[in-house]
Amino acid sequence: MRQSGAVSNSSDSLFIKICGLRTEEDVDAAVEAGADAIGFVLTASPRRVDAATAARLSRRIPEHVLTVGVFRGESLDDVRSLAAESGIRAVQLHGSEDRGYYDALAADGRTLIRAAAFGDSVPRCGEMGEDMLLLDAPVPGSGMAWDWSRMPVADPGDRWLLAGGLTPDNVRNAVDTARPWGVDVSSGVERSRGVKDPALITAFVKAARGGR
Ligand SMILES: O=C(O)c1ccccc1N[C@@H]1O[C@H](COP(=O)(O)O)[C@@H](O)[C@H]1O
Repeated sequence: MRQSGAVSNSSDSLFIKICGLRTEEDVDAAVEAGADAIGFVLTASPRRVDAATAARLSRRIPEHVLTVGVFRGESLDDVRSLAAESGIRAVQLHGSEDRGYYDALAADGRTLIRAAAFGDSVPRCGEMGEDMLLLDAPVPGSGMAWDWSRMPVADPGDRWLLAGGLTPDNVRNAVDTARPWGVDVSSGVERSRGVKDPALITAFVKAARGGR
């Protein structure tokens, strides 16, 4: 993994990303709960923030927590300028970007997260030069779950994140079933669409780590 995006969790600890944060209160709750990564949606979404907001919120986030910008279908130039303006260290790509696109962002020193919908053919982490593979439902950010019980037969590589429809109530079972390297949540820690609930963020991190 590139040094600029070094990830902090120890090998026996689940990597936890909380995504779609828009306020100071939510960012503070995620940091205090022990999240490993915080995502800012910089693409069309009810959770979208502009780059200046992501930059302001990022200043509250300690170095050991990875800041991630979420993109879907933007041009390489747009991702580069939004990433530079917001100061995020990692990019999460939900589009159909080619290898050259990934290589260019890697050359900028960004940690790369490739998002893909779980389906009949499961990609393998690293195929596009990415540092992490995120396996999600067909509609990202929808809060829809998929059949995690199919994961043990797939081979996504070591650094894969489970996403899609996770909540404080189901995350532990999902982790026990699918055995991911990490998890990512957005809808499941919201009180209404696009509005996070700090208590749910805290509960999610605690439940994901087995109540510890
Ligand atoms: O959250 C969004 O609106 C979004 C928009 C575009 C691309 C990705 C988005 N979110 C990602 O969706 C997954 C899981 O979300 P959920 O927990 O099911 O709501 C997560 O990776 C978000 O980063």
